[in-house]
Amino acid sequence: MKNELVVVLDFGGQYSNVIARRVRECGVYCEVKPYTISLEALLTMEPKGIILSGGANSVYGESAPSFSPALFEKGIPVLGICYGAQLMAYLTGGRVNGAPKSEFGRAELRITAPDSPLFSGIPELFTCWMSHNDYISSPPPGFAVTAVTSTCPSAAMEDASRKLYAVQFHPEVDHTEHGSQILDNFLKRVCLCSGDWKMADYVDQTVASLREKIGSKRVLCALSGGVDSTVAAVMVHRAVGSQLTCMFIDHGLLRKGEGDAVEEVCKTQFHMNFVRINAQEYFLDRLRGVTDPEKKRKIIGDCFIRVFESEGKKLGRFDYLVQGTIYPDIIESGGTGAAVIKSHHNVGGLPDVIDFEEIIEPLRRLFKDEVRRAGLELGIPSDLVWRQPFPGPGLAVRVIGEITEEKLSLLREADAIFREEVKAAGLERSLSQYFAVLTNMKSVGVMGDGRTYDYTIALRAVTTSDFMTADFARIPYEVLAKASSRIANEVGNINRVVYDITPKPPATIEWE
Ligand SMILES: Nc1ncnc2c1ncn2[C@@H]1O[C@H](COP(=O)(O)OP(=O)(O)OP(=O)(O)O)[C@@H](O)[C@H]1O
Ligand SMILES: O=c1[nH]c(=O)c2[nH+]cn([C@@H]3O[C@H](COP(=O)(O)O)[C@@H](O)[C@H]3O)c2[nH]1
Ligand SMILES: NC(=O)CC[C@H](N)C(=O)O
Ligand SMILES: [Mg+2]
Repeated sequence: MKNELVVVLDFGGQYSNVIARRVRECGVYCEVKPYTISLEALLTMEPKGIILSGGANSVYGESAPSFSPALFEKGIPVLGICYGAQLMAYLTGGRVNGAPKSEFGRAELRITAPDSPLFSGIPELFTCWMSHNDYISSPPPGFAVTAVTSTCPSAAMEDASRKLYAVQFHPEVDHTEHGSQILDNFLKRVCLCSGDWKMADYVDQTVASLREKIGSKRVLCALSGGVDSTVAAVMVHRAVGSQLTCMFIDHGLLRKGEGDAVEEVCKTQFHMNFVRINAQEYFLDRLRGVTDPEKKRKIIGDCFIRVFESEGKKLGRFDYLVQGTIYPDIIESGGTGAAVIKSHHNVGGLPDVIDFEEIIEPLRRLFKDEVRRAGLELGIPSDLVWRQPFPGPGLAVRVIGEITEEKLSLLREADAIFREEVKAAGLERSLSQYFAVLTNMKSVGVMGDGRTYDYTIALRAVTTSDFMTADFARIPYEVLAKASSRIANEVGNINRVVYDITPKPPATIEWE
């Protein structure tokens, strides 16, 4: 049976996939399509509703992304968000121009039409999140304004007879109160969706399409033992069984004991072809003397691929390479047209020429928490699914500056102590990610009545659901005190331990 479908038309916004994910959270299957899709192709998908995303352009600008105005005459419910709202207004005869005052961040929204289905069950006044320079200065014929802010006279508008709805604010972001409810109202009260989709369907559909795509060819999966690649591997394994070989690379940048632990888990918990490659020398040689974080990331991305290619060849021909890439990896690497924050080794760090027919990434549209739910659906044990993430470039992005064996070994010990103390305090599940960083800074200390001049370790622990934004964790002082004292006493060459109290943004989770 075909699931109800809602399509997000992407006009280049930062949040297009966040919208899709919120829709899926409401139990309605959702896909993102570029605005360049034709109206005919869109209609053949038989969507129950269409959401127009935000975007950086101005609708009246030259070569601004647009869509066929016939969309609004089909009787299919449409919700425009930000740029999407402005585009709807512009294409249906309203007026859009630069606003006298831009709105960025929180704004107080007042609903002026409490009987609008979009605002059903929502208080009249609430905080929404805005990000716009333009506004709808005059709504199109047939539209009524349904909400305002102090500077935005049409913060929401609708033409119920044509099932057209528009909001200037972003209901999809966490900072908009009742945002999920507004989207749910659109889906259930306007599109009349019943909410017939669940993660199990995604897993089944993805497995079926992987089976069709791969056919009788052979696939190599880049398996780190982390959550994403484990879920991707188990999915592909369910699709094509022994045509899959998983390859785990020990690049010398793993945490203490990690190489053997991953090998042990993969061999005992899963019945997949598994190989471990020891490539420590190759990675560390190529990283010698390199200090720039982006250079390190690119080198690591290249090393990974070269090892997959050369080691893959030794096992016969592999047509496809599977990676556990997830959506935030793509966003941060600049792959959606947004700014490059850091080149994730598996996306922005990939070399141009690759000796595989294609890279398959079954999770590339999902966020971390969705991947975890998919993992549970696939029957992966929950302690594996809930492990903290570990970046592919590993300790290379946690040793600031040049990487040396000595620095790696200091960091490994300090990190192991911090993890032990977090575990002993029973905090593992309440922290999303926690680790130590070896800063490139030395400072003066006093130990045993003598002067020291040694490294500073930074401890980092964050809470987040999607790893796109994060807050520093309020770890009890006693836990920090214990970790600090053990690190200074047990590791050697470390005389100072600091705790990183920066959220993301402005920082990122990793230091490089
Ligand atoms: N040591 C490794 N050996 C083989 N492949 C790796 C290794 N490290 C990373 N990869 C590949 O790079 C991808 C991205 O790494 P990333 O750390 O984001 O995901 P993960 O390790 O699967 O999950 P997690 O985010 O939980 O650590 C992985 O899904 C995997 O395909
Ligand atoms: O596989 C990966 N390859 C990378 O190059 C990479 N860089 C960051 N990360 C992980 O992504 C999440 C967000 O990290 P940042 O806030 O540091 O950008 C955090 O969970 C990071 O650990 C990576 N994972
Ligand atoms: N976030 C957006 O969609 C912005 C839309 C438009 N460029 C504006 O500034 O108003
Ligand atoms: Mg990882």
